[in-house]
Amino acid sequence: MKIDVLSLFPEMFEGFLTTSIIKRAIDSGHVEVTIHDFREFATDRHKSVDDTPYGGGQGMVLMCKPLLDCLKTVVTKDSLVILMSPQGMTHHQAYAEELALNQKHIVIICGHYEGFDERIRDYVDVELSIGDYVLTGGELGAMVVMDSVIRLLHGVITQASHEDDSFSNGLLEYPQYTRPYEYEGSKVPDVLISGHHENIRKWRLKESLRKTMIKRPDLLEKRSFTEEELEILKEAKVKS
Ligand SMILES: NC(=O)c1ccc(NCc2cccc(O)c2)nc1
Repeated sequence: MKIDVLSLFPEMFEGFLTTSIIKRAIDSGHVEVTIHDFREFATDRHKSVDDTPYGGGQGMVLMCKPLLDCLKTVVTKDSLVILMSPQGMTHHQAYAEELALNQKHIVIICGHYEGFDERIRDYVDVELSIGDYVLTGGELGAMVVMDSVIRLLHGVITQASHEDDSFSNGLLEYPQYTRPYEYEGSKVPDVLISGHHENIRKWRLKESLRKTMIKRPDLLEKRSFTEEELEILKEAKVKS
């Protein structure tokens, strides 16, 4: 997969691209990431990329030309152009999976200031938001989207570890434990050291359902259930 990012602050991506799993994915060739500073496409002496809004009002608006001149150097017919914006569709796991599976080339536009000249949206395929809050720019959102997609690329991390991710099966993740067995009086649940894999699987499923019921009941509304899960939910309702 190839990802091109358009940003006025390429330096914001250095830590992200040179650390841990993302660094490994780039070094192993699973993904190629290029950050483009679209200020380089500003043609005037002051390298302007923004200007005051027509119709007056506070703040500055990103101009079309420098950004779109930069975009045109990276976009091909197979590109998916994503614009990071608070007005966009809220990013979610299923969309990360869709992008990781289907997209060969993603272009992410990061804006700053109070937004973009509306005509930029004519060159955008998807407007995407990482949540209902306004940030100083789209860069953090771009890193969130890239992280969620790159980790899913085949071979970046073991397939098994995806299955138990929160949200990957539509449920929150079951509780995890590692050594020591006892920490300040708190012990690891017996089932996890029983070596009984079927009991462990059942316990984990039950805990995922329980945690999801408590913390994110909304996730259960839009999810279909296996017979076994329905059994567990019925049992839980009886007890509650
Ligand atoms: N929730 C998000 O994904 C998100 C994305 C960008 C952003 N800031 C740049 C920007 C871009 C466009 C309009 C605008 O008003 C602000 N802030 C939050």
